[in-house]
Amino acid sequence: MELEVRRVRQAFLSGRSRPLRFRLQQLEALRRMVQEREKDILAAIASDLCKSEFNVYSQEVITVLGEIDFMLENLPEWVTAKPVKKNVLTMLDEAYIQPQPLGVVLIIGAWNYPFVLTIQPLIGAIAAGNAVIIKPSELSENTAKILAKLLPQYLDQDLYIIINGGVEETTELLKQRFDHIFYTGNTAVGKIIMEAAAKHLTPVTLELGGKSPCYIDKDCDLDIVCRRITWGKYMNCGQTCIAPDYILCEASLQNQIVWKIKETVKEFYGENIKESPDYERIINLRHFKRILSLLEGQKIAFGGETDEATRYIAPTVLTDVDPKTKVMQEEIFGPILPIVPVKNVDEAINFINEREKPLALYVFSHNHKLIKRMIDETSSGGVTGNDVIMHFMLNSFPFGGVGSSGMGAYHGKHSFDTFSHQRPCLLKSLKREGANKLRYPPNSQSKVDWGKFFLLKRFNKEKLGLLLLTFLGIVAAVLVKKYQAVLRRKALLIFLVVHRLRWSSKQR
Ligand SMILES: NC(=O)c1ccc[n+]([C@@H]2O[C@H](COP(=O)([O-])OP(=O)(O)OC[C@H]3O[C@@H](n4cnc5c(N)ncnc54)[C@H](O)[C@@H]3O)[C@@H](O)[C@H]2O)c1
Ligand SMILES: CCCCCCCCCCCCC/C=C/C=O
Repeated sequence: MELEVRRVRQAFLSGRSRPLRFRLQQLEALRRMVQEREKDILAAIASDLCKSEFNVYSQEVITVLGEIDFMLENLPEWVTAKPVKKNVLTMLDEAYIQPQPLGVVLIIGAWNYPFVLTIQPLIGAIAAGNAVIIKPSELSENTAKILAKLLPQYLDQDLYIIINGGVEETTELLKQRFDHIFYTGNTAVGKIIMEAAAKHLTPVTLELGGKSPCYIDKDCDLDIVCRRITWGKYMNCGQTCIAPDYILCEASLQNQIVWKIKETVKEFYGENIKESPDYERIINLRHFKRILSLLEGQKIAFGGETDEATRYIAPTVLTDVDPKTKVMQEEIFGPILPIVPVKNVDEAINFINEREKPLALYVFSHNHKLIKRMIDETSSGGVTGNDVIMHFMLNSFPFGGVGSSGMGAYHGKHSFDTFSHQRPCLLKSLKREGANKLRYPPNSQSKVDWGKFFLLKRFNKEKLGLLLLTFLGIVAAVLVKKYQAVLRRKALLIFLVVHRLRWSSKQR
């Protein structure tokens, strides 16, 4: 491990990854990899998650291709140094911010969308000019294998390497020094990552999870609401970090919601859900058993059928769920949707605020003011009003959590910033030394006052008078100098006129 990280660092220190042209070439090569090897990639992901290739393409590949295109289009502008506003002390200098790569970045991917959640951060890290070590999740092993095979065929083999393995390998990897660690996965492991990073003072981005609430107001179109929630909840068999975890609504809405979600499930997956190419399976037996344990003691409104051999769990809705039960204590990450009745929006807001900050929050209503209020009075990584999931798809948004749902963000320019150091650069001249006297010792009240005047634009009244007088004096001197001849002629004229008048009065 140590040798591999050292090899990548050597490659970074060669400076190869920095030029804009090189970054663009590597991103283009990555795009070529996705396009030319699309079949292999789709097949690998599909087999890991029992997913149709259509769904793999629309849920993962489209996002990756879109992100590469976006980077290629905007990178030339982002890498350019940006001039900044200057103050009196730097008025004559050059001052700009130059984004620079951080160095060697470690990306630890998750299994639930094993392609996009590994490759999208990689795109940002390459765009920002870093060297990268990629550690895909061992749970999505076919995707991990295909990435290990394809990436070296398309990308620079010393700058971007892939290390496969499980907890043991990740633990070993985390002992090494990196310049940034980007981790996607659960909150418990997130803490392990942060602890390991702290040993080297390595900054981290943690893309974690949590229980994302979904509030349904009675003033809404329940048919549409339930269709959108059903899509976002049961996509990937509920194994989506920003899936609506549970519903909050008034008790009177519960039965209608259950009925409408049930109808939509039929519409999406047919009468025999097991046969549907659009309905996935749980990733492994451990997660299967964990999800089943969440059903204990609950009122199942519909669903609940399971098959251990194929790790099938039917789309399930639970009603009148007690917030103290297990299903409301941990992130579900499976196709179970609890409904917790609340009296009104105030109670819903309190409910959300009493818990850890979620990765996403969803609110459905015709009432725009209510949506705004929900946004103003709660906190979450991201919010979508009147839909679910879709804020993930807009790459002008930063995607990330807050509090226990994560720290830092990525996508588009936010990825570029995450993997860059914004370096302030000030270039002065060795001339004009006189102007620096103010800051050199010995210091004095007068220097402090000048400092206050120039930098804080603050001065005492006495000094202001003096300053004004000095200023007027300077202006007068300049004017006198400029109009000396005219003034002299005018003065002579006035003298002659006055003299003449005095003489004439004496004559009289
Ligand atoms: N915020 C996001 O973008 C996002 C995306 C996907 C998943 N998630 C969250 O991830 C969770 C599900 O994923 P998961 O945690 O099962 O993924 P996982 O088990 O695949 O873990 C993620 C990574 O952590 C590594 N890992 C696991 N245990 C480790 C340990 N003890 N020490 C060091 N490394 C270790 C794995 O090797 C893997 O690469 C959910 O909570 C979900 O919400 C978040
Ligand atoms: C053909 C229709 C295109 C619409 C695609 C919408 C797909 C949504 C993809 C969701 C991806 C979620 C990423 C996961 C994050 C955390 O797990």
